[in-house]
Amino acid sequence: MARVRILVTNDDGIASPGIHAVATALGALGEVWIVAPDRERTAVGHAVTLHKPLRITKMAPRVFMVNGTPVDCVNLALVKVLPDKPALIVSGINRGVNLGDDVMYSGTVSGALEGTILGIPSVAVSQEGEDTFRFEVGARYATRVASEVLAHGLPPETILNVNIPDVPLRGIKGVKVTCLSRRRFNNPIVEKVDPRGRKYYWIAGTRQSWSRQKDADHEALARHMVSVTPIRLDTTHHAMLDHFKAWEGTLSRPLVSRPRGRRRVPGRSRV
Ligand SMILES: Nc1nc2c(ncn2[C@@H]2O[C@H](COP(=O)(O)O)[C@@H](O)[C@H]2O)c(=O)[nH]1
Repeated sequence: MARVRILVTNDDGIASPGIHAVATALGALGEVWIVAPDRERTAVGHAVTLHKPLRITKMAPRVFMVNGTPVDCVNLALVKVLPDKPALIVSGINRGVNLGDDVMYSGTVSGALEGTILGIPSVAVSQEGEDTFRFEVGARYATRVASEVLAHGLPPETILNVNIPDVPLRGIKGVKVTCLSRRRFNNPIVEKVDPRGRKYYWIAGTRQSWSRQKDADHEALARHMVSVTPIRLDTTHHAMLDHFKAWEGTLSRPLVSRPRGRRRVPGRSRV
């Protein structure tokens, strides 16, 4: 039986040990193809490259790098690199977590979101850590999640956002299905002065999290559990549709008043 084909990408770049750790582990499930950015693309979000040429460089059998973003990589992989559609896309393993509102900035998560936009079941994987990262732990759980996705599929337009706590394998207390928390950064802007006396700024900051509701993702990690959050593409706030429909009348009022007495002549354009 033909082995399933799995595409792996990331946003830390082709040289990141996290992508190779997960690609090696996923080899137990199928034929793994790597198509990754040629450099660090952290916080690139869902950027797509529209105004410069993209180039694909083959590094090894089934290993390619692209001078683009994770979203570029997924698109080029599906159209120009893989011989046919993969059964699964895994984006990661990221150096650092992507919890809560992190997902809005994350190139890792966007690699998976692009996969689901293109109709491929997709998973984002991020590893908690600071200077060192237990990618061997993340790769084990990523493979377990991937195996379940290959067995059961995913609902349309839905990815799984997986975050692994920074503890040894024996310290993991289980896996919890979670919700996105709120995430903000204390002191997000660092101000400096350059040698010519001009101010410059760095966006930096330290993370702060709090829960929107129970089952928050960051709380699972704090309890040394792997967090698995289903995220969907449709970010419409459906519960508020009726609330805002009440605005339609006001918003629909004519912006120009028709002079009284003048009838519109059918077929003649208004000036
Ligand atoms: N330290 C800060 N991190 C930030 C800030 N704004 C966003 N971010 C985080 O970057 C990662 C990017 O994820 P990746 O998957 O692309 O590596 C994400 O977790 C964001 O929250 C900030 O101001 N300071």
